Amino acid sequence: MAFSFGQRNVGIDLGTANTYVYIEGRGIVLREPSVVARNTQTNEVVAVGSEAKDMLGRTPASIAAIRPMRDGVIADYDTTVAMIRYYLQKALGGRIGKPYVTVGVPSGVTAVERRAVIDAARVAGARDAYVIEEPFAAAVGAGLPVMDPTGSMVVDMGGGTTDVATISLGGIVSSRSIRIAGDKLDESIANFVRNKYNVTIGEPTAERLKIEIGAASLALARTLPDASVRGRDLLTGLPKTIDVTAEDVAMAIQEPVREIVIAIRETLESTQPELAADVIDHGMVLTGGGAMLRDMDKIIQEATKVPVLIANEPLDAVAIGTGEALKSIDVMRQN
Ligand SMILES: Nc1ncnc2c1ncn2[C@@H]1O[C@H](COP(=O)(O)OP(=O)(O)OP(=O)(O)O)[C@@H](O)[C@H]1O
Repeated sequence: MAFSFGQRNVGIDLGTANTYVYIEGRGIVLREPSVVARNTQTNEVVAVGSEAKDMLGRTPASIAAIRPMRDGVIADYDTTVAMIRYYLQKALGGRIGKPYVTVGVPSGVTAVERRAVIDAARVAGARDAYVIEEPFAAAVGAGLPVMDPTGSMVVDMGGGTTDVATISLGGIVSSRSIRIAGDKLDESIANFVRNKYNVTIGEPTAERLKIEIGAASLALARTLPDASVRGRDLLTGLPKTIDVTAEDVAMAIQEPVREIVIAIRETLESTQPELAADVIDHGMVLTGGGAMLRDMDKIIQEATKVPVLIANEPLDAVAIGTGEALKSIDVMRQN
Protein backbone atom coordinates (compact mmCIF):
# COMPACT_ATOMS: atom_id res chain seq x y z
CA MET A 1 0.00 0.00 0.00
CA ALA A 2 1.59 3.29 -1.05
CA PHE A 3 0.87 6.45 0.87
CA SER A 4 1.41 9.78 -0.83
CA PHE A 5 3.74 12.38 0.70
CA GLY A 6 2.08 14.20 3.56
CA GLN A 7 -0.64 11.57 3.76
CA ARG A 8 -1.19 10.71 7.39
CA ASN A 9 -2.78 7.53 8.61
CA VAL A 10 -5.65 7.90 11.00
CA GLY A 11 -6.82 5.45 13.66
CA ILE A 12 -10.28 5.74 15.20
CA ASP A 13 -11.46 4.07 18.38
CA LEU A 14 -15.14 4.32 17.55
CA GLY A 15 -16.41 3.50 21.00
CA THR A 16 -19.83 3.11 22.55
CA ALA A 17 -18.96 5.78 25.11
CA ASN A 18 -16.11 7.76 23.52
CA THR A 19 -14.54 8.31 20.13
CA TYR A 20 -10.80 8.88 19.98
CA VAL A 21 -8.88 9.89 16.88
CA TYR A 22 -5.17 9.15 16.51
CA ILE A 23 -3.01 10.61 13.76
CA GLU A 24 0.28 8.95 12.92
CA GLY A 25 3.13 11.14 14.09
CA ARG A 26 0.87 13.36 16.21
CA GLY A 27 -0.75 10.97 18.67
CA ILE A 28 -4.30 11.28 19.95
CA VAL A 29 -5.73 14.54 18.66
CA LEU A 30 -9.36 14.18 19.67
CA ARG A 31 -11.24 12.67 22.61
CA GLU A 32 -14.99 13.18 22.57
CA PRO A 33 -18.10 11.35 23.77
CA SER A 34 -19.90 9.34 21.06
CA VAL A 35 -23.04 11.46 21.16
CA VAL A 36 -24.80 13.42 18.44
CA ALA A 37 -27.73 15.83 18.83
CA ARG A 38 -30.09 16.13 15.84
CA ASN A 39 -33.08 18.26 15.04
CA THR A 40 -35.95 15.75 14.92
CA GLN A 41 -37.80 17.65 12.18
CA THR A 42 -34.99 18.55 9.77
CA ASN A 43 -32.55 15.79 10.81
CA GLU A 44 -29.85 18.45 10.88
CA VAL A 45 -26.91 17.81 13.25
CA VAL A 46 -27.15 20.37 16.06
CA ALA A 47 -24.19 19.33 18.23
CA VAL A 48 -21.58 16.57 18.42
CA GLY A 49 -19.46 15.31 21.30
CA SER A 50 -19.35 16.90 24.76
CA GLU A 51 -21.84 19.59 23.78
CA ALA A 52 -24.31 16.87 22.68
CA LYS A 53 -23.56 14.74 25.77
CA ASP A 54 -24.59 17.62 28.02
CA MET A 55 -27.96 17.51 26.23
CA LEU A 56 -28.60 13.80 27.03
CA GLY A 57 -31.83 13.54 28.99
CA ARG A 58 -32.37 17.31 28.73
CA THR A 59 -33.58 17.80 25.15
CA PRO A 60 -36.80 19.51 24.09
CA ALA A 61 -39.05 17.58 21.68
CA SER A 62 -37.39 19.20 18.65
CA ILE A 63 -33.92 17.83 19.48
CA ALA A 64 -32.80 14.24 20.07
CA ALA A 65 -29.44 13.51 21.67
CA ILE A 66 -28.41 10.10 20.31
CA ARG A 67 -25.66 7.64 21.17
CA PRO A 68 -25.27 6.07 17.72
CA MET A 69 -23.13 3.17 18.94
CA ARG A 70 -24.62 0.49 21.17
CA ASP A 71 -22.82 -2.58 22.49
CA GLY A 72 -19.70 -1.59 20.54
CA VAL A 73 -21.40 -1.63 17.13
CA ILE A 74 -23.36 0.80 14.97
CA ALA A 75 -26.96 1.10 16.11
CA ASP A 76 -27.81 4.21 14.07
CA TYR A 77 -25.92 4.21 10.77
CA ASP A 78 -26.65 7.74 9.48
CA THR A 79 -25.81 9.35 12.79
CA THR A 80 -22.57 7.36 13.03
CA VAL A 81 -21.55 8.57 9.56
CA ALA A 82 -22.33 12.16 10.59
CA MET A 83 -20.26 11.72 13.74
CA ILE A 84 -17.23 10.19 11.98
CA ARG A 85 -17.35 12.87 9.29
CA TYR A 86 -17.45 15.63 11.92
CA TYR A 87 -14.59 14.13 13.94
CA LEU A 88 -12.40 13.44 10.89
CA GLN A 89 -12.83 17.05 9.75
CA LYS A 90 -12.18 18.37 13.24
CA ALA A 91 -9.08 16.17 13.73
CA LEU A 92 -7.58 16.80 10.32
CA GLY A 93 -8.56 20.44 10.11
CA GLY A 94 -8.81 20.20 6.31
CA ARG A 95 -5.01 20.27 6.12
CA ILE A 96 -4.42 16.92 4.46
CA GLY A 97 -6.25 14.99 1.81
CA LYS A 98 -8.44 11.98 2.33
CA PRO A 99 -6.76 9.74 4.92
CA TYR A 100 -6.46 5.99 5.22
CA VAL A 101 -8.51 5.14 8.28
CA THR A 102 -8.43 2.13 10.58
CA VAL A 103 -11.29 1.63 13.01
CA GLY A 104 -11.28 -0.58 16.11
CA VAL A 105 -14.23 -2.99 16.46
CA PRO A 106 -15.03 -5.54 19.18
CA SER A 107 -13.73 -9.05 18.44
CA GLY A 108 -17.21 -10.57 18.35
CA VAL A 109 -18.69 -8.43 15.56
CA THR A 110 -20.29 -10.05 12.52
CA ALA A 111 -19.16 -9.56 8.91
CA VAL A 112 -22.19 -7.29 8.37
CA GLU A 113 -21.22 -5.12 11.35
CA ARG A 114 -17.60 -4.86 10.08
CA ARG A 115 -18.88 -3.88 6.66
CA ALA A 116 -21.08 -1.18 8.21
CA VAL A 117 -18.06 0.34 10.01
CA ILE A 118 -15.92 0.32 6.83
CA ASP A 119 -18.73 1.84 4.76
CA ALA A 120 -19.41 4.49 7.41
CA ALA A 121 -15.73 5.56 7.43
CA ARG A 122 -15.64 5.70 3.62
CA VAL A 123 -18.86 7.68 3.37
CA ALA A 124 -17.50 10.00 6.06
CA GLY A 125 -14.45 10.85 3.95
CA ALA A 126 -11.81 8.13 4.33
CA ARG A 127 -9.78 7.29 1.21
CA ASP A 128 -10.02 3.71 2.34
CA ALA A 129 -10.94 2.07 5.62
CA TYR A 130 -9.91 -1.03 7.53
CA VAL A 131 -11.04 -2.60 10.77
CA ILE A 132 -8.90 -4.04 13.53
CA GLU A 133 -10.11 -6.02 16.50
CA GLU A 134 -10.16 -3.85 19.61
CA PRO A 135 -8.36 -6.22 21.98
CA PHE A 136 -5.51 -6.53 19.48
CA ALA A 137 -5.35 -2.76 19.12
CA ALA A 138 -5.53 -2.40 22.91
CA ALA A 139 -2.59 -4.78 23.31
CA VAL A 140 -0.52 -2.85 20.74
CA GLY A 141 -1.47 0.44 22.44
CA ALA A 142 -0.56 -0.93 25.88
CA GLY A 143 2.89 -1.82 24.54
CA LEU A 144 2.54 -5.61 24.78
CA PRO A 145 4.92 -7.70 22.66
CA VAL A 146 2.14 -8.82 20.28
CA MET A 147 4.48 -9.93 17.47
CA ASP A 148 6.66 -12.13 19.72
CA PRO A 149 6.21 -15.89 20.18
CA THR A 150 4.94 -15.36 23.71
CA GLY A 151 1.42 -15.15 25.11
CA SER A 152 0.05 -11.71 26.03
CA MET A 153 -3.37 -11.18 27.53
CA VAL A 154 -5.49 -8.07 27.44
CA VAL A 155 -8.88 -7.20 28.93
CA ASP A 156 -10.45 -4.11 27.35
CA MET A 157 -13.43 -2.91 29.40
CA GLY A 158 -15.18 -0.20 27.43
CA GLY A 159 -18.67 1.25 27.54
CA GLY A 160 -20.54 -1.36 25.52
CA THR A 161 -18.27 -4.40 25.41
CA THR A 162 -15.59 -6.11 27.42
CA ASP A 163 -13.12 -7.76 25.08
CA VAL A 164 -10.75 -10.39 26.43
CA ALA A 165 -8.00 -11.88 24.28
CA THR A 166 -4.78 -13.81 24.38
CA ILE A 167 -2.36 -12.86 21.63
CA SER A 168 0.80 -14.36 20.22
CA LEU A 169 2.83 -13.93 17.00
CA GLY A 170 0.72 -11.07 15.71
CA GLY A 171 -2.63 -12.80 16.04
CA ILE A 172 -5.47 -13.41 18.49
CA VAL A 173 -5.26 -16.96 19.84
CA SER A 174 -8.39 -17.01 21.95
CA SER A 175 -10.92 -14.33 22.75
CA ARG A 176 -14.30 -13.49 24.24
CA SER A 177 -16.39 -10.38 23.71
CA ILE A 178 -19.31 -9.82 26.02
CA ARG A 179 -21.83 -7.01 25.90
CA ILE A 180 -21.32 -6.27 29.57
CA ALA A 181 -19.17 -3.24 30.36
CA GLY A 182 -19.45 0.34 31.64
CA ASP A 183 -22.98 0.97 30.32
CA LYS A 184 -24.28 -2.15 32.03
CA LEU A 185 -22.72 -1.05 35.32
CA ASP A 186 -24.48 2.34 34.97
CA GLU A 187 -27.79 0.60 34.23
CA SER A 188 -27.39 -1.65 37.28
CA ILE A 189 -26.64 1.37 39.50
CA ALA A 190 -29.74 3.21 38.22
CA ASN A 191 -31.90 0.09 38.86
CA PHE A 192 -30.50 -0.36 42.35
CA VAL A 193 -31.15 3.28 43.28
CA ARG A 194 -34.71 3.07 41.91
CA ASN A 195 -35.45 -0.08 43.92
CA LYS A 196 -33.84 1.07 47.17
CA TYR A 197 -34.69 4.78 47.23
CA ASN A 198 -37.74 4.96 44.92
CA VAL A 199 -35.88 7.56 42.91
CA THR A 200 -35.09 7.41 39.19
CA ILE A 201 -31.73 8.77 38.10
CA GLY A 202 -30.48 9.22 34.54
CA GLU A 203 -27.60 7.37 32.83
CA PRO A 204 -25.13 10.27 33.27
CA THR A 205 -25.89 10.44 37.02
CA ALA A 206 -25.39 6.69 37.42
CA GLU A 207 -22.08 6.98 35.55
CA ARG A 208 -20.99 9.80 37.83
CA LEU A 209 -21.70 7.62 40.90
CA LYS A 210 -19.64 4.80 39.38
CA ILE A 211 -16.67 7.06 38.66
CA GLU A 212 -16.81 8.99 41.94
CA ILE A 213 -17.48 6.24 44.47
CA GLY A 214 -17.65 2.96 42.50
CA ALA A 215 -15.58 -0.06 43.57
CA ALA A 216 -15.53 -3.67 42.41
CA SER A 217 -15.03 -4.93 45.97
CA LEU A 218 -17.44 -4.43 48.86
CA ALA A 219 -14.57 -4.27 51.35
CA LEU A 220 -13.11 -1.21 49.65
CA ALA A 221 -16.56 0.35 49.19
CA ARG A 222 -17.04 0.38 52.98
CA THR A 223 -14.12 2.82 53.23
CA LEU A 224 -15.42 5.22 50.55
CA PRO A 225 -17.69 8.25 51.11
CA ASP A 226 -21.34 8.68 50.07
CA ALA A 227 -22.34 10.84 47.13
CA SER A 228 -25.43 12.97 46.86
CA VAL A 229 -27.37 12.83 43.60
CA ARG A 230 -30.56 14.29 42.24
CA GLY A 231 -33.29 12.28 40.63
CA ARG A 232 -37.07 12.05 40.45
CA ASP A 233 -39.10 10.70 43.34
CA LEU A 234 -41.26 7.88 41.97
CA LEU A 235 -44.03 8.52 44.49
CA THR A 236 -44.39 12.30 44.23
CA GLY A 237 -42.94 12.76 40.73
CA LEU A 238 -40.87 15.64 42.09
CA PRO A 239 -37.09 16.17 42.03
CA LYS A 240 -35.33 14.77 45.09
CA THR A 241 -31.76 14.74 46.39
CA ILE A 242 -30.52 11.54 48.03
CA ASP A 243 -27.26 10.28 49.50
CA VAL A 244 -26.09 7.07 47.83
CA THR A 245 -23.45 5.02 49.64
CA ALA A 246 -20.40 3.48 47.98
CA GLU A 247 -21.67 0.14 49.31
CA ASP A 248 -24.91 0.64 47.34
CA VAL A 249 -22.88 1.18 44.18
CA ALA A 250 -20.65 -1.84 44.85
CA MET A 251 -23.70 -4.05 45.50
CA ALA A 252 -25.38 -2.78 42.34
CA ILE A 253 -22.43 -3.71 40.11
CA GLN A 254 -21.60 -7.07 41.73
CA GLU A 255 -23.40 -9.16 39.09
CA PRO A 256 -22.02 -7.54 35.91
CA VAL A 257 -18.53 -7.49 37.47
CA ARG A 258 -18.89 -11.22 38.21
CA GLU A 259 -19.87 -11.91 34.59
CA ILE A 260 -16.81 -10.03 33.33
CA VAL A 261 -14.59 -12.08 35.65
CA ILE A 262 -16.19 -15.29 34.34
CA ALA A 263 -15.45 -14.26 30.72
CA ILE A 264 -11.80 -13.68 31.69
CA ARG A 265 -11.57 -17.08 33.37
CA GLU A 266 -13.16 -18.79 30.37
CA THR A 267 -10.67 -17.16 28.01
CA LEU A 268 -7.78 -18.30 30.18
CA GLU A 269 -9.20 -21.83 30.34
CA SER A 270 -9.42 -22.03 26.54
CA THR A 271 -5.84 -20.79 26.09
CA GLN A 272 -3.14 -23.34 25.25
CA PRO A 273 -1.08 -24.27 28.34
CA GLU A 274 2.19 -22.77 27.02
CA LEU A 275 0.55 -19.43 26.32
CA ALA A 276 -1.31 -19.50 29.63
CA ALA A 277 2.05 -20.03 31.34
CA ASP A 278 3.44 -16.95 29.53
CA VAL A 279 0.43 -14.95 30.74
CA ILE A 280 1.01 -16.09 34.32
CA ASP A 281 4.64 -14.93 33.98
CA HIS A 282 3.90 -11.48 32.47
CA GLY A 283 0.44 -10.81 33.87
CA MET A 284 -2.64 -9.61 32.00
CA VAL A 285 -3.18 -5.96 31.12
CA LEU A 286 -6.41 -4.02 31.70
CA THR A 287 -7.36 -1.27 29.24
CA GLY A 288 -10.48 0.84 28.57
CA GLY A 289 -12.32 3.07 31.03
CA GLY A 290 -13.38 0.06 33.14
CA ALA A 291 -9.72 -0.52 34.03
CA MET A 292 -10.06 2.51 36.30
CA LEU A 293 -12.86 1.01 38.40
CA ARG A 294 -11.41 0.75 41.91
CA ASP A 295 -10.24 -2.77 42.81
CA MET A 296 -11.24 -4.26 39.43
CA ASP A 297 -7.63 -5.42 39.05
CA LYS A 298 -7.66 -6.96 42.52
CA ILE A 299 -10.93 -8.84 41.96
CA ILE A 300 -9.66 -10.30 38.66
CA GLN A 301 -6.32 -11.24 40.23
CA GLU A 302 -8.04 -13.06 43.08
CA ALA A 303 -10.33 -14.98 40.72
CA THR A 304 -7.67 -15.99 38.18
CA LYS A 305 -4.45 -16.12 40.24
CA VAL A 306 -2.78 -14.20 37.41
CA PRO A 307 -1.04 -10.87 38.09
CA VAL A 308 -3.11 -7.97 36.72
CA LEU A 309 -1.62 -4.70 35.49
CA ILE A 310 -3.45 -1.53 34.50
CA ALA A 311 -2.25 0.07 31.24
CA ASN A 312 -0.61 3.48 31.64
CA GLU A 313 -3.30 5.34 29.71
CA PRO A 314 -6.17 2.84 29.76
CA LEU A 315 -8.59 5.05 27.80
CA ASP A 316 -6.07 5.73 25.03
CA ALA A 317 -4.79 2.20 24.38
CA VAL A 318 -7.22 1.16 21.61
CA ALA A 319 -6.84 4.42 19.68
CA ILE A 320 -3.03 4.31 19.89
CA GLY A 321 -2.99 0.66 18.81
CA THR A 322 -5.43 1.32 15.98
CA GLY A 323 -3.16 4.07 14.64
CA GLU A 324 0.06 2.13 15.14
CA ALA A 325 -1.30 -0.97 13.40
CA LEU A 326 -1.65 1.09 10.22
CA LYS A 327 2.09 0.83 9.81
CA SER A 328 1.69 -2.81 8.91
CA ILE A 329 -1.19 -3.84 6.72
CA ASP A 330 -0.16 -7.48 7.22
CA VAL A 331 -1.11 -7.24 10.87
CA MET A 332 -4.63 -6.27 9.91
CA ARG A 333 -4.96 -9.04 7.35
CA GLN A 334 -3.97 -11.64 9.90
CA ASN A 335 -6.69 -10.43 12.22
N1 LIG B 1 -12.75 6.11 36.70
C1 LIG B 1 -13.60 5.26 36.11
N2 LIG B 1 -14.11 4.22 36.81
C2 LIG B 1 -14.97 3.36 36.25
N3 LIG B 1 -15.40 3.44 34.96
C3 LIG B 1 -14.93 4.47 34.23
C4 LIG B 1 -14.01 5.43 34.76
N4 LIG B 1 -13.74 6.32 33.78
C5 LIG B 1 -14.46 5.96 32.70
N5 LIG B 1 -15.18 4.84 32.96
C6 LIG B 1 -16.11 4.14 32.08
O1 LIG B 1 -15.42 3.64 30.96
C7 LIG B 1 -16.34 3.54 29.86
C8 LIG B 1 -15.72 4.16 28.64
O2 LIG B 1 -14.54 3.49 28.35
P1 LIG B 1 -13.93 3.51 26.86
O3 LIG B 1 -13.77 4.92 26.39
O4 LIG B 1 -12.71 2.65 26.91
O5 LIG B 1 -15.11 2.79 26.08
P2 LIG B 1 -15.48 2.79 24.56
O6 LIG B 1 -14.22 2.55 23.76
O7 LIG B 1 -16.22 4.01 24.23
O8 LIG B 1 -16.47 1.55 24.50
P3 LIG B 1 -16.44 0.19 23.64
O9 LIG B 1 -15.01 -0.26 23.61
O10 LIG B 1 -17.33 -0.74 24.38
O11 LIG B 1 -17.01 0.57 22.32
C9 LIG B 1 -17.61 4.25 30.28
O12 LIG B 1 -18.58 3.28 30.64
C10 LIG B 1 -17.16 5.05 31.49
O13 LIG B 1 -18.22 5.26 32.40
